[in-house]
Amino acid sequence: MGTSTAVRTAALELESVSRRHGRRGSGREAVALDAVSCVIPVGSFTAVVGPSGSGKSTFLQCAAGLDRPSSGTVRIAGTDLGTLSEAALTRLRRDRIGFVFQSHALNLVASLSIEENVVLPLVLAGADPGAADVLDRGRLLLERVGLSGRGGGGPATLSGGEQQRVAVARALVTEPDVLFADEPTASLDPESAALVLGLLREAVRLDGRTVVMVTHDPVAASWADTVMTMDGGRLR
Ligand SMILES: Nc1ncnc2c1ncn2[C@@H]1O[C@H](COP(=O)(O)OP(=O)(O)OP(=O)(O)O)[C@@H](O)[C@H]1O
Repeated sequence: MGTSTAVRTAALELESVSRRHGRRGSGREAVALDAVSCVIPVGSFTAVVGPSGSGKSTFLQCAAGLDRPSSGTVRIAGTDLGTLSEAALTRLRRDRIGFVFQSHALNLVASLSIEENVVLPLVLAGADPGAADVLDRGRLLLERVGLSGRGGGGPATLSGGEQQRVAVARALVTEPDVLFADEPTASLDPESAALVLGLLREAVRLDGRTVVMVTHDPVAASWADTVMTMDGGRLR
C-alpha cells in the first residue's frame, strides 16, 4: 500500500476521528471530538493542551482504545483499532500501550508490592512473576525511576511523586508503542512533577518511546517536543 512508510513511522494516527455523545433521536448531541486528524511519529513527546471541555480527555480515551470513536480511524503502530474485537483491544491495551493516570492513588494496586506493581502488565500477559527476567526488568525500571531497593514495600510507603514514578516504570515495562499520560503531574508539587516529566522525556530520548500527554499545565507542556492545542473538539 502507498501508505506503508507513513504507517511504519507513525506510532499513533487519527484520521477524521469524531466522538459524539447524546441520545439518538433526541436531537441533542454533544460533539466532544470533531473530525480530528493527526500523525504522531515514533520517538516523539507530544503534549495535548486546551481549555476545560475542549476534548483533551476524549482525544486520549479514543486514541488509547479506551473509548470507541463515533466515526473515523485510530491506528496504533499501524493497527486499526476499529477492526479489533473487545478482547483483542484489551490485549492491545495491555501489551502495546502504557498508561499513567492523573491520580497516583488510582495508578497503583495497594495490595501488591511496588515491584509487583511494576511487572503487573507482564504478569497479566502470562509471564511468571518469579521468573528471573521478569524480576530483573522490574528492578532495572525501579532503578531508572530512582527507587532502587524500595520495591519490596507497598505503594503506601511512597510519596505521591514516588508513586507516579512507579506508575511510569509500570507503563514502560512492556516497552509499549505509545505511553499515554493523563495529567500525570496534576497532583504533584513542582519538584516531583519535574522528576516525572524528566522520566517521560528520558523514555523518549534514550529508548525511542512515544509519549502523548494531556495537561492543563504550560510548564508540563514545555517538556514536550510538540504541543497540540484543542479547542471545541478540534485541533487548532
Ligand atoms: N459522556 C459524555 N456525555 C456527554 N457529553 C460528554 C461526555 N463526555 C464528554 N462530554 C463533553 O465533551 C466535551 C469534551 O470533554 P472532555 O472531557 O474531553 O474535555 P477536556 O478538555 O478533557 O476537559 P477537562 O480539561 O475539564 O478535563 C465537553 O463539552 C464535555 O461536556
